[in-house]
Amino acid sequence: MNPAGPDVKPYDALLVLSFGGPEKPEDVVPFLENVTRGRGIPRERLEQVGEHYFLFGGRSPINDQNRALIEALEKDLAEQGIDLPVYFGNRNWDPYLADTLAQMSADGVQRAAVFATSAYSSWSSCRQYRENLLDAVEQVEGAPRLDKLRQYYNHPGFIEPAVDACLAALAELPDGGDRARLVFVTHSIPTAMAETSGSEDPLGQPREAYVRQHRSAVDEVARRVREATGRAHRHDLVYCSRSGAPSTPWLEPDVNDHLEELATDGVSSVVLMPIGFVSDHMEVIYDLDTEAMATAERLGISAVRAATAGVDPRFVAMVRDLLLERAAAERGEAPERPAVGSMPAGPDVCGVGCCPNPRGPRPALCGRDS
Ligand SMILES: CC1=C(CCC(=O)O)c2cc3nc(cc4[nH]c(cc5[nH]c(cc1n2)c(C)c5CCC(=O)O)c(CCC(=O)O)c4C)C(CCC(=O)O)=C3C
Ligand SMILES: [Fe+2]
Repeated sequence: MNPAGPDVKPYDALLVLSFGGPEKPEDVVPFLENVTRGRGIPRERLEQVGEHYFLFGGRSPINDQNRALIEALEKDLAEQGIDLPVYFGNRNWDPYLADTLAQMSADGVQRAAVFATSAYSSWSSCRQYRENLLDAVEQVEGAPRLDKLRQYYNHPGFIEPAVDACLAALAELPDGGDRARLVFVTHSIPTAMAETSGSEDPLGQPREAYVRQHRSAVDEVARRVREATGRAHRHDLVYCSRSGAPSTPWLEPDVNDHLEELATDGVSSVVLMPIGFVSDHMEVIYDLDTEAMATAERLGISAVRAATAGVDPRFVAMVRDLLLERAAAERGEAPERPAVGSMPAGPDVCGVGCCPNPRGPRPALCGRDS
């Protein structure tokens, strides 16, 4: 342990904020009720998604993956001489955010940085977490002050592991990936939510941030992959896990439909890269590894799914770097803000009206309007 580690003032803790998932069959239905309360998701869709969880014994891998990330972070921080406790709180399952904030308050934590396991802007992937933070803070007496760390879809610590994951997946394909298509996949969201993602604030990011941020990330990863292989791999951005009512438009094309299209065009080898996700949770192990892989097999396409960031040391170091960057900014310094691709580093504080809730205005923490 290095006793003279970097300065983390004003923070005395780090909070890892995630989605949460069921851990046993009895959890599945209550978990789905938590996720979809008031969302108008058709019953049929819920039953289907419940089956995805039951297929894996009623246990989502997401909580274990977050615990592994936290363990890796604790080790990384200690190695850097940073003495900072790391807490874990979820939106939809135990450990619930409010319980974690109560524990932090009991431990005397005054001000914490918040790392959310979602790299992009949109109501689902950013502002909803900020609403959850406000709700939880309001429930907990003496809750710490919380600063959500900036979006990291264009941070080198997120992009570099994605490039290596694509290269490793290419190498696993029968032809060594010589003519493979790179198919980047992210979570679909309603097109109305995609259009209003980001901020109108001239100091923040412009609208349609969800798709533009993804384009920036996938173009950068694909560019680096081509540079490394010296081959002209084409690439696409497609979507998975569509939910909601069939009459509501969501981002398309769906990964399965896209594979059909590719097969028609004579493509016979693809890498499926889950660029929208940071670990191998249910969307990855069911929607990609189970469903999309079956589609590829039926179509005679050789497909390999590329790894998510998980506990890649560069991703873990990125969390530490984001924390140190924000700590310096809060102390009034002007830290470097690493960003790669076509978009600049995002703001520390979300802009006014950023990523509005589709069901009407709701206050949230960590924005210029809160
Ligand atoms: C953008 C986005 C991310 C990525 C950003 C982030 O990571 O936050 C994400 C992640 C996740 N989504 C997850 C699970 C679910 N999402 C659902 C429903 C929905 N997701 C949406 C969007 C997103 N979701 C939306 C617009 C809905 C419709 C309902 C609503 O408007 O809110 C439903 C309901 C059933 C259904 O699919 O219809 C479930 C069960 C899990 C846990 C996985 C596990 O257990 O391993 C994770 C990490
Ligand atoms: Fe979701």
